Amino acid sequence: MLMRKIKNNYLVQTSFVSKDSAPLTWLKRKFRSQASKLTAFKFLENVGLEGTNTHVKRFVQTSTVLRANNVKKENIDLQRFPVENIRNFSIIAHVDHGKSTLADRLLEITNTISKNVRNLQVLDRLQVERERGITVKAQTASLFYNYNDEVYLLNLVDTPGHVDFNYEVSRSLSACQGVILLVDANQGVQAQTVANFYLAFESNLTILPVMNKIDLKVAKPDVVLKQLKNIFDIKPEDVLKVSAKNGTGVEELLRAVVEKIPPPPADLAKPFRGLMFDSWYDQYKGAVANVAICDGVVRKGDKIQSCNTKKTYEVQELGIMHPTEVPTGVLFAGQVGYIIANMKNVNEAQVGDTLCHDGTSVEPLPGFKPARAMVFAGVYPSDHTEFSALRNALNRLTLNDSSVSVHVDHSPALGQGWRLGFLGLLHMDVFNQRLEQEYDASVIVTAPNVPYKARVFGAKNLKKYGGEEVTILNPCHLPDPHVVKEYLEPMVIGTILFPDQYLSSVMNLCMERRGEQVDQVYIDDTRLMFKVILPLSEIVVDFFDDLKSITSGFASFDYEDHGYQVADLVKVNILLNSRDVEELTLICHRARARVTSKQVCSKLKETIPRQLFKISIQAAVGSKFIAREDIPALKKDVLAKCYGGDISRKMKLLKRQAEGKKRMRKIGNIDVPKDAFIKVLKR
Ligand SMILES: Nc1nc2c(ncn2[C@@H]2O[C@H](COP(=O)(O)OP(=O)(O)OP(=O)(O)O)[C@@H](O)[C@H]2O)c(=O)[nH]1
Repeated sequence: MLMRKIKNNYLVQTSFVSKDSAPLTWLKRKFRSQASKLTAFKFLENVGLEGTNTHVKRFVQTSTVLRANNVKKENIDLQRFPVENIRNFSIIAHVDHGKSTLADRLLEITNTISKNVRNLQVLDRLQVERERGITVKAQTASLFYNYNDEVYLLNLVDTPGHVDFNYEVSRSLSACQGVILLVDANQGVQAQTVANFYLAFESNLTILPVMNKIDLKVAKPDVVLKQLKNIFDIKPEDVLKVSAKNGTGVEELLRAVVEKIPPPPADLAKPFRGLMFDSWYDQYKGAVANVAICDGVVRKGDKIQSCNTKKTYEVQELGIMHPTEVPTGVLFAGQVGYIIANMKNVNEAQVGDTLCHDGTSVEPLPGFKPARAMVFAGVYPSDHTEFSALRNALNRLTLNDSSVSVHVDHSPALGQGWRLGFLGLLHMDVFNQRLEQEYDASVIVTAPNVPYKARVFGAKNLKKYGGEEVTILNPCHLPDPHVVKEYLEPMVIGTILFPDQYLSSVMNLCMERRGEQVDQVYIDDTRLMFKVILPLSEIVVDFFDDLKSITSGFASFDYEDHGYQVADLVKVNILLNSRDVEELTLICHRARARVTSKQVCSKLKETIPRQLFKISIQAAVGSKFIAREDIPALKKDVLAKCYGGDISRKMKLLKRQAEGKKRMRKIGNIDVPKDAFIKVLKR
């Protein structure tokens, strides 16, 4: 009914005809670009369908901001803003402390969007962000704020809170001179608060400490103030108190942004120099670069050059995010905006690159340290014929998420594919979800592994591996022990914040995961901050889940890279009916090999369906078998219960069986479900 209403009305307004059945899929397909989302919104409003269906409601929510924004997009004159009237700042905080909600209020107060109850995290535009309720992508928005009868241009960056998306935060900070450090008035300082504070502190940014959610009945402002004093030496009188939800204190916060954060150190007189700190792919416009203009002026039609690739481009469009793209024709020193210049792929639009005018020579800006991938996994098309479509999708998505590293890979069972490096398991999950949702790609993801290293010896091996130290991205490429001096595993230094009543449980968990405690301090009367060095392989899968469950959800965890450490590693091969399945190979510590192998074999037994023959699942280290499970044979005749009757019924049963098989992947003659590769790692 709903669908018919939408379609009929839409037919009246445009000439599209759609045969799709689900309203959301249909809407999304027709209104992929932001401009056409606006049309969709107007259309839904006209036909009175706003909010009749949850999916449509969510869709309309994202479009609201576009409607509000459309009113006053034209004629923004950026020349009115000298450098002294510009402030570039970011909102940083632990997960769920209210960054995106605060951004909503800032957009409303500055009339960037109209006040509306539907404004819920409007800068979280991706479907995956709306579905999961988390920010995964930093978003910029330019706001105009009237302060003491002068208009200021405020460039705001809303950042993600989860540790897996920290690279987004560190890049965003390069375009800012200050940050709003948000702390939840009930939860207080958490692990990512500490990590984000130091990121800003080490970048010499002005930090505005802000306590959010003061409207909560369970707020503990005094405890939080004490924590801020103890950990960061922030004076209680310097902490602003706001409620992002109902807007209390937000106006004062905006005033503090203007008063306390310095203007960018930009020089209008110098030749144009801009730092590309983000990029994304627009279906119609190609690559869009987010640029902080450090010096000079850049205009539409200018010939610009990348300092890194030396390629030249013509600026086709440029403007500010207000909060979606608004062309302005020119960007001046100190401003932050977007540039479209016919860059086609991730190699051309490299984040961290410096842009300048063609023919000028400027000192390139420092750029960014490349993201260090924490976990690697193989990604393959479910169907071989979709290989090039998946390659295009990967090219576009890595433009949007430059922290993913891509290496071409091949697997005997899954064919041609890629080994992708991610910053954590959530990052991997989100990336694959985005591949499926935004690019209709259907992929098989293999079990993730951390990047181990091996030091090989012997002239022949040095030549074979291109040096003494070999990084192993794919477990089946681990060099044999007889050519290896030592194996190394990646380590992290973790920060855990939790109430002290859970101390012994947390210590036990860390010891179980081969952790070594290095520090322990009280941040207030009852909460502890614990520093522990852990092997990365021990935390990627389920460490945080276990930590949450033993502390009744009160612990928070953050980690950073801590180099490599010598480790006694072994390669475990998994065999299905005596055939080695490379995609399931894993590397683990020798002491853990037996237990891990048993877990993997029994997980596979649960995951692989019974088939017409017996299947043996074995785990082996070298030539020694260390675990085994068997799946008994099954004779599955789907037509067994179908005596006589109509042929169409038989066809339907056979068709359903064939569809079930599509979700399987043949390894030898065994059908393995697509998700088996990931499931084996979950304990
Ligand atoms: N009571 C109350 N709730 C708030 C306030 N600010 C945010 N919230 C709620 O806190 C939850 C998280 O808010 P978000 O704005 O998504 O938090 P975030 O920091 O952007 O989250 P991530 O981007 O995932 O890290 C939401 O349910 C908000 O409604 C506030 O001032 N008071």
